[in-house]
Amino acid sequence: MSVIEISHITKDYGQGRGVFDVSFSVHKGEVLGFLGPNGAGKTTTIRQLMGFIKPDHGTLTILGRDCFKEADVIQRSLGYLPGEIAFIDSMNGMEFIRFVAKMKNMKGMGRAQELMERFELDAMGKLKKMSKGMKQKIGIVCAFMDPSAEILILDEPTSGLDPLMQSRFVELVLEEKKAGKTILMSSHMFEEIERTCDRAAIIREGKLVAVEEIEKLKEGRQKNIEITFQDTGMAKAFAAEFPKAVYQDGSRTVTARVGRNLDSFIKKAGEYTITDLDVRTQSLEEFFMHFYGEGADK
Ligand SMILES: Nc1ncnc2c1ncn2[C@@H]1O[C@H](COP(=O)(O)OP(=O)(O)OP(=O)(O)O)[C@@H](O)[C@H]1O
Repeated sequence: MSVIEISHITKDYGQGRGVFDVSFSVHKGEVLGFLGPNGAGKTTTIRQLMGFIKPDHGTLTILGRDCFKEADVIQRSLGYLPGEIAFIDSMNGMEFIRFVAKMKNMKGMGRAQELMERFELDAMGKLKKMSKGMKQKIGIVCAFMDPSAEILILDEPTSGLDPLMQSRFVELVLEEKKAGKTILMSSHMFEEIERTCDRAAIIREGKLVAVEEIEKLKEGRQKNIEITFQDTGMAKAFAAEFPKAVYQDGSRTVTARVGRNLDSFIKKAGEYTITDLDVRTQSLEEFFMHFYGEGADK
């Protein structure tokens, strides 16, 4: 069952900026990673889901409710972490968290205290004086503090967090996933996407280029293989049979990026005497660059 449904939305800001005919959905209980380079349209899509802006065309619904027409209910009922948080600078962190809890009609502060401890946040200081990371932690507390929120929409949740806090965040998302929550999360952090998400939606220049299961994406990754042969003659002869293999005259080493042809590559190499072998699987990040870069929509 899909909880979040985005259907053919266009928001055209002119000069090719905005989002164009974007459709995808997030199923109940899944974590969907929303990826794309800067300016690709992630925030523009998320802001339409929150009902802050209206699409020129198309519809967005959450649990069947129209995101723009029923923005009040939607904003109150789900956990949301904006990409850039509009803080009320005169408040201290704690006052802001209380203010958000009130806006969400929460009785009490829910999980706020526990989350502050988890992220080692001292929220008593003035927001104006807080670092980017501290403000981000406040955003996380606000997004996750309501235990009744079944849906979480997070716009670059770990930006500004140090590696320890990023990994605490990943743990939190995994717990929430276990508890059955539905999560849409935009991110630049491939590792956190790989560790938490079931599927990824990839957007580029305002257009969706892929929605794919993370496991499938992982399978599609290539390997960088470096083979050292017993002598240069072998290296040269082997490289001649694989046009994509890189071989420098006089060297005993051949390097190649290998995907589906792994089996034939290894079998052919096995015909020669190998003295060393190094295999590195492309990271998900390198793999995504193929979607991000030129020719991604081919
Ligand atoms: N209110 C607006 N008026 C005009 N252009 C806008 C407006 N909001 C966003 N844009 C443009 O739309 C494009 C998409 O921006 P968006 O913020 O959605 O990207 P993003 O994928 O979230 O990027 P980032 O990773 O940098 O946060 C950008 O070119 C941006 O300049």
